[in-house]
Amino acid sequence: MIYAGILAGGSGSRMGNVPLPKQFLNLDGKPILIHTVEKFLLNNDFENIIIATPKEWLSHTENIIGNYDIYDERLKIIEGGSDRNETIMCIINFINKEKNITDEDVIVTHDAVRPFLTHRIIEENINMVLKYGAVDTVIEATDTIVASQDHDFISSIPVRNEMYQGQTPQSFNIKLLKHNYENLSETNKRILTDACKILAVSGEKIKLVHGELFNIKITTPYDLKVANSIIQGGIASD
Ligand SMILES: Nc1ccn([C@@H]2O[C@H](COP(=O)(O)OP(=O)(O)OP(=O)(O)O)[C@@H](O)[C@H]2O)c(=O)n1
Ligand SMILES: O=P(O)(O)OC[C@@H](O)[C@@H](O)[C@@H](O)CO
Repeated sequence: MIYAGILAGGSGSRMGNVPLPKQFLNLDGKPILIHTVEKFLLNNDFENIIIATPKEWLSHTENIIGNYDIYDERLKIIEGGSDRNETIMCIINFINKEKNITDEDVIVTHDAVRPFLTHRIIEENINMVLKYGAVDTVIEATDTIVASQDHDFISSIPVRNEMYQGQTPQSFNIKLLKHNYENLSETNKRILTDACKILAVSGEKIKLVHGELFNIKITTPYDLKVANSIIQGGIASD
């Protein structure tokens, strides 16, 4: 089976002083989360589309799904975890309880706050995860990436054409991801901000899928302005 996991369990602290976590903020007439969910609903390959939100926002999430008339019986709303990877594990545990995960089952995980993903990106994630077991969506780095371990002086400048910026979706064979996550040290569990890194640290192969420049993550108030401009300028595509 192919599942989708929409990660909406964060509090959006970098968005500053706003009345709602950023995934519920308005973007061109509807909450950011609704834009994202609509993209997933267009794909018929998903058995379930599971949205994980903070506990105190569960009923709000149910309400907006009702208000924007996008109810679909494949949609499930559950409580997320204390960090992003824990939220992914909450979704996986939910699937396991409902259906029992098999060796073939895969999940396409996506940030709720990346509303501009495309049908092509979802399809390529599905095709590639079924073939390779792990997928990251990336775009080529256009700026030179400068690494500094002490945050004061340059420690290295990697070759730019080997550098990419990670987006989502990130897609996984569910058992492979769960096994690797459970084997991480507690320190690694705390510091890994990225789900692909759960597999990268143990040397698993992760296939790259091309993202889009406009598949931005809405993190700060600036990003919300950019997101509005992307819509008004007709920059994104489906
Ligand atoms: N415990 C968490 C933390 C984050 N996320 C989700 O992961 C995505 C990307 O994370 P980020 O942009 O860092 O979101 P927040 O954690 O909400 O933002 P901040 O770090 O500014 O508080 C978001 O859709 C967010 O809701 C999640 O599902 N569960
Ligand atoms: O919480 P942060 O913004 O540090 O990172 C989360 C990201 O790793 C993750 O959300 C993906 O979007 C990949 O970029």
